Amino acid sequence: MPSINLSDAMVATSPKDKKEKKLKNQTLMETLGSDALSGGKTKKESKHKKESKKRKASELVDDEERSETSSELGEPVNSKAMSVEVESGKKKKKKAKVEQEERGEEEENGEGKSEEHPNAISKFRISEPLRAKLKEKGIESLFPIQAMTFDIILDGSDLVGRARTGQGKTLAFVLPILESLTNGLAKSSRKTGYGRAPSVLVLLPTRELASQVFADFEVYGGALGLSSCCLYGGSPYHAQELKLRRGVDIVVGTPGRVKDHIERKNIDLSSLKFRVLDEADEMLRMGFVEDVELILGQVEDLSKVQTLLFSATLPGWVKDIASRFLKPSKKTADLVGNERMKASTNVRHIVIPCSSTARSKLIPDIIRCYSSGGRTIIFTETKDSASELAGLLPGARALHGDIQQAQREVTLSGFRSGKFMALVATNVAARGLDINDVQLIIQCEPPRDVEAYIHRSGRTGRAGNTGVAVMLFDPRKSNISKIERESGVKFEHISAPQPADVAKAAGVEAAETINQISDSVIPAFKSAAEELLNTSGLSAVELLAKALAKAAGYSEIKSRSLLTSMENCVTVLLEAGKPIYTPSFAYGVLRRFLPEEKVESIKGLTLTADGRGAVFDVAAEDLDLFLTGQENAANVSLEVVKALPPLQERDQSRGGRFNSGSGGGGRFSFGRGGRNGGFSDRRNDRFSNRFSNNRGRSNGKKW
Ligand SMILES: Nc1ncnc2c1ncn2[C@@H]1O[C@H](COP(=O)(O)OP(=O)(O)OP(=O)(O)O)[C@@H](O)[C@H]1O
Repeated sequence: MPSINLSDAMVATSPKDKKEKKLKNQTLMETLGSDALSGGKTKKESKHKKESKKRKASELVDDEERSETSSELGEPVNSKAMSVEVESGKKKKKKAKVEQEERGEEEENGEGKSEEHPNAISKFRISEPLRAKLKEKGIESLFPIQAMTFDIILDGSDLVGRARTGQGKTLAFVLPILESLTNGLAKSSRKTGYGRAPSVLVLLPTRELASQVFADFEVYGGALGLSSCCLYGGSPYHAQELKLRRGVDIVVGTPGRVKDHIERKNIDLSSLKFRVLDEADEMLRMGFVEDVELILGQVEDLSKVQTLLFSATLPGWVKDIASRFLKPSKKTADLVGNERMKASTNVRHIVIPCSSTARSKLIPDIIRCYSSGGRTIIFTETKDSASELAGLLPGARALHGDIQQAQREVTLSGFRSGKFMALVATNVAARGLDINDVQLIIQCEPPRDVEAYIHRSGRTGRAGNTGVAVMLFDPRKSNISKIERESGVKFEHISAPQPADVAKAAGVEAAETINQISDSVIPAFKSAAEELLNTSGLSAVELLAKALAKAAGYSEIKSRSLLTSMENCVTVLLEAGKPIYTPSFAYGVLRRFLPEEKVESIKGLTLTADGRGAVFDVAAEDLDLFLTGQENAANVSLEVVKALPPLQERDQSRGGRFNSGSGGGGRFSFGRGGRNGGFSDRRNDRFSNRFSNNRGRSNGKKW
């Protein structure tokens, strides 16, 4: 394979370098100019689009009255008025509306016209130290989910909150909780002083997420004089015990470790004022239901505690369980609701056909084409494949549940700080992680459930930024239409970037580099250049092209299959003048004009969706043999495809007369060529024990 200098794309650089890299990537996109790259929205375009789009007002009503609509970051919801409505019923609703109209009239009259954002921080009951801290962090107004829920939480209600990934759900609970503790309802009754029991407990499914949310409480709670601690497994008990003994206001942790502290009598949760279940569905899915119940059951007087539940995905079964934890009077703020699109709308969702064996060579090219010089997270299904892939990608590191906690922390902080630009992770990084400048998500294969797709792809396109999510899939084995249907995403189907196209772009970069080299080097190299020109038999341009190839790290350029993304393979379409219903029929046709060993050597035979043909991969060196061979077979046509035709999906092979084929195996069999690598069977099977006793902490958890 061409040894592309990936380090350029993956190694951290200064902001100036980063800008240059973005420009280079722009050049790359332009140079490639294929359908693979043409559909990308620029940040500006997408932001503009978002801004100009009129969004529906978001739903925020009592559960019984719920009507689900949507809202996004670009269209701030003046939820202050909305939450007042919820709180005080229809009278206040009218009053708020009148007030709003009055404000509108004033603006139309041009009197008192204010540029202030409808959700400006100043419009909420946020105290001065917190305002100052938010300002310091660049936050001037609340995002819709925050604006919608602020008053509800501050005024004492339980709440279920749902908004798409990256829309600020964390501050949606952090801010009102902090205000309630210091200036609101919880102020007078919360414990204070040395050795105090915590007032707030936040539970999250992963250690990384716990420490991220803890960091927010440290920053914003710290500004109000509140102290926090973070409890998660894999780190020593002692420091955590010490903090708890001294007394803290806020505890953030994972269920397993919090439960351990309860059992060790290190923590008293009886007087909690707030309980938060963040990424609630994942926590309950992981088999933590019983732990969560035990932990939440510590509160003595349920009427005095507020329970908040947040996630970007809330399957029906979670809502059922959640109603056990929340008061019947709970409110729901759902920014996704019945909207078709459940995944981030700021993300370009792409699928590329790729066999498991081709991944490690394809991924560097995808990074080159789509990462815009930013960070990339690559998701695998298993811990082993995360480690293996990280070893194959220059400059990448692995993150998964088998890695020691201290190393996990080092890795994540290295990725956050830009020491390396590609992280290969299991689902341990799928939820909640908020890492600056993640431009690209690559999923090595479709995840089992739609929630995983939504959360993984949501690691990019956060806080109003745009991003790209690429999912690789093997057309013979994966069914992506289920994810497409359930997530509401309309995938862009594109072919893998062709090495020749990527090389062209690399050539442009190399030419730029050469331009920057000082003329002072010419005398030293001139005689060798002249000698080469005189003896090589090539023109000056051809020689320079070779020099550029060398500078870009290329010694040869291979072809790449459109069907499996395998290098040195070419995808061809077979037609036989009549429908091809089974792979075995296609093999029979090939046998008419090719020797048996060549028929055996084809890879990935898949029937086309129209039932008229079959596509498969041929080794580049055998292509001529195949193309000339067809001339000896009547009605048979074989041609190299420029774009992959629609293919039959895996599910279609279930049942019916097409289910199996003698000789060629099932419709999506690997053919006689044998298994082409194949995806790991050891995928996470944690759903099966969704409600089991398995806490999934160390054993049974695949990530
Ligand atoms: N009001 C705001 N103004 C500007 N940036 C904000 C605001 N609120 C949150 N952010 C930023 O938006 C990013 C995403 O926030 P957060 O991680 O809370 O999203 P989320 O909805 O919880 O996402 P996920 O579902 O993936 O967990 C963070 O970097 C956060 O600092």
